[in-house]
Amino acid sequence: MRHHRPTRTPRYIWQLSDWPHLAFDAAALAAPLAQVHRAQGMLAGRMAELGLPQRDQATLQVLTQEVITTSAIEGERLDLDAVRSSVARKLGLDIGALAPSDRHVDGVVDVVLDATRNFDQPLTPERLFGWHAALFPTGYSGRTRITVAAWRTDASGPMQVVSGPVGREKVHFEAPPAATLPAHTQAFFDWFETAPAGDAIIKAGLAHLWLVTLHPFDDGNGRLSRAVGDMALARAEGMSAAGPPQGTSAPLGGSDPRSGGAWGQHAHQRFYSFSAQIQRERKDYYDQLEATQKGPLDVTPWLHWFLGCLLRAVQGADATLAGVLDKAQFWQRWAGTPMNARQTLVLNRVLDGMEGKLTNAKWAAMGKCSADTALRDINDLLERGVLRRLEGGGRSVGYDLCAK
Ligand SMILES: Nc1ncnc2c1ncn2[C@@H]1O[C@H](COP(=O)(O)OP(=O)(O)OP(=O)(O)O)[C@@H](O)[C@H]1O
Repeated sequence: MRHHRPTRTPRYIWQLSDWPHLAFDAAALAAPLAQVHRAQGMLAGRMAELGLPQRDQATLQVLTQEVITTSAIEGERLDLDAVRSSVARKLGLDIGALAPSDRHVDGVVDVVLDATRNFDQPLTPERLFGWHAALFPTGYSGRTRITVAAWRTDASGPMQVVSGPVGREKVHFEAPPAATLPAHTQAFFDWFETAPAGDAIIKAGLAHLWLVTLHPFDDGNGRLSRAVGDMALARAEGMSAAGPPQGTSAPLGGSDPRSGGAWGQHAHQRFYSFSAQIQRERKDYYDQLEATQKGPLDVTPWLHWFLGCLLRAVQGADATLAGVLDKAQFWQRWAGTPMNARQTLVLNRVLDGMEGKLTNAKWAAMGKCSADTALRDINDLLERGVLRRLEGGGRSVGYDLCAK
């Protein structure tokens, strides 16, 4: 999102005299809210049936997707391997060959992990500044030097969200003046930490909207608002998971030394990616924000959209879950088959999902080896029955994995 700083001021939600008293029609939201709670419960139930390693895999998959897509909204492409390695390293998971650490990627991973795993730590300006610094380790956004780890200044005019060619920009939104940010943000943090949660999912929707409306940073406002929304969602789930699972009497902080108890671990795991869903629906997301930020303090339509998007994220997690189950099944089947590190690595990449069919050239690219070596790897796996040759399929020979 580009920013531009001329001066006209139409009327925005934060200029209304009752700001920041956001209101909503709870009765109108009751049905979609119940639907989200039901979908979350079903997903949690399915995940509880998986073993711990598979749950870790699911978390890894989801967080990797989250990091990639939350950055992709900004149009910044992160390297999938680097992200997966960084997430795995921070979760303490062994995923075989780890790609080298990348400071930029690690920063984004830090933010997402801190927001969703340490959700019970208070949200403070310092914490948000830390996240901002992690997003912009060089102090630059593209080629523009920005204020990092501090609220923006209005040195070059008011903060506006604009699109379109230079000289003919369309202004979508103008944020509050920088001088008012200390007071505005203070009100936000007070509310976030102390207001009764009501329904915590609604609170997540309000938090996201409120922070992105303040637009308190030079850049990264979307990502940080989504992180704060995710943190509120994690709090919502943490609270609903505060008791032991039904039918067991396991105490909190039970037997698993890594997790502080399987249920404690469960509360910290994420099995769906809201940011990824927002990325898929981002045209709508921008339109909804724009209409809301130009509208009244009753933000029921925004919350309606937010709940719908969240529901689609939770439902979409089924696909991620299916992937994890396929992977587990595949490795169970071939547990006794010796493979070299490159074969394991490439097969995992294929299981994580790839575009199009597996070919010799793709194998060489993923395994970072020559075409001859790739062919040797593949022929070996064909002989053992791990791979099979696809019928027909044009110029290059394609292969498929055999799970049975
Ligand atoms: N038309 C619009 N009206 C109001 N707000 C918008 C509009 N389009 C985008 N936004 C908000 O502004 C954010 C972009 O602000 P900024 O560039 O500071 O954040 P970012 O994290 O760098 O961007 P991105 O969300 O693109 O990754 C978007 O994420 C969205 O929340």
